[in-house]
Amino acid sequence: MKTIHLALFGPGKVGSKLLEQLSISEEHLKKSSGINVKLILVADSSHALLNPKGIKSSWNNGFKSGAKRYSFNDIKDYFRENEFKNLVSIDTTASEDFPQKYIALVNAGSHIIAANKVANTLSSEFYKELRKELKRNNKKFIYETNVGAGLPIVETLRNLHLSGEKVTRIRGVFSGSLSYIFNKYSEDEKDFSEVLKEAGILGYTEPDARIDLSGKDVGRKLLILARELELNKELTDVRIQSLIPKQLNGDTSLEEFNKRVEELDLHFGSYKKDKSEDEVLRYVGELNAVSGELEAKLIKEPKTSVLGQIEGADNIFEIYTESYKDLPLVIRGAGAGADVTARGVFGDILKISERLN
Ligand SMILES: NC(=O)C1=CN([C@@H]2O[C@H](COP(=O)(O)OP(=O)(O)OC[C@H]3O[C@@H](n4cnc5c(N)ncnc54)[C@H](O)[C@@H]3O)[C@@H](O)[C@H]2O)C=CC1
Ligand SMILES: N[C@@H](CC=O)C(=O)O
Repeated sequence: MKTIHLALFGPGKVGSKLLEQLSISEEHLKKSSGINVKLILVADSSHALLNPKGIKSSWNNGFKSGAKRYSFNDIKDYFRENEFKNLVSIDTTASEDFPQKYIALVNAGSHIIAANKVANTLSSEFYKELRKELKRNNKKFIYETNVGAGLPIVETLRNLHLSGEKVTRIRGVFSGSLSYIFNKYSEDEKDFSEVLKEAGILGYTEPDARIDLSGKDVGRKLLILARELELNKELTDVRIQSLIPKQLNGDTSLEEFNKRVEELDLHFGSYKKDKSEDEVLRYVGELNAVSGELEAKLIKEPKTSVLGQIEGADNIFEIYTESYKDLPLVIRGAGAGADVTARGVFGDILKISERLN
């Protein structure tokens, strides 16, 4: 039996769903894969529950009664003192700061799995430094859910690229929340703000929905894919159309934005008026690997087109390569939501486990 020690940072929608899935599959994992997953840490931004012997599947009660305030140094000391074999830190936060700690985690003996996209979209210097430290420490970093949630996008693209297949272009709908929002908003008589709230409740938007509406989330995904293709790009290189009107942009706090969210109704009403009955709105990402251009923008699509037909919170990725020249390789399916994303992170745990003793 192989024991994997898991440290979970960010027990929110995705993180807590992952812990639920792991607990349900505990026996199945032991029997079918010979893997014993031991949860040794659950931490949110201020409190951490630690137990080197393993935290029970009813972690929530333990967290409420036993989690203590912590500093990042406490975590590093905990990892070092216990010398956990096969230690994997999972980042299901949406934090901009936590990813800056990955290198320290790696140096403290941990592999990393991230649903959080931030680490892969910081500067190229950080991107390279992290990979250098991973190599030096013989540690893995897996982040399949960074693009397309549970869909196999990152690995597919990496395999194509590493096998020498020239990827020329990727185009599609990369945002589950915007897909859901525009599917609903195009068809229903609901106000935009109401549909946006629904998307939040269903776990499709980022904790800060401005990340989705500003196009930053799609911009990040484009950059992550570009970097998989070894294109030397920064987030500032992505041409991004923001869907947030000027008066709600920039300096508004998240609290203020949420209070004034109805102001979006008029703004999005004009997008809706501007399209015909036979069209739907689609927020698309385009990566041209030949010219190096990366773009995220809102377009009108015929309902009958490939992009027009996607449903719910679906993503669709059309990957054009030398072999898939005229008819692209297409990957489509739910592109957001706690269930599918947690299942994708679960898959990453299995991938890492396969490579460990
Ligand atoms: N919801 C989705 O469909 C998908 C989400 N993701 C990514 O998964 C991540 C989590 O998303 P959700 O679960 O929806 O967010 P959430 O807001 O429900 O959960 C985030 C959790 O992280 C905790 N947290 C914040 N800063 C922290 C820190 N410094 N250290 C430890 N914990 C911290 C928060 O307290 C919260 O419990 C995000 O980065 C998101 O981009 C990726 C693919 C799909
Ligand atoms: N907020 C994101 C979640 C997945 O990355 C999206 O809408 O696609």
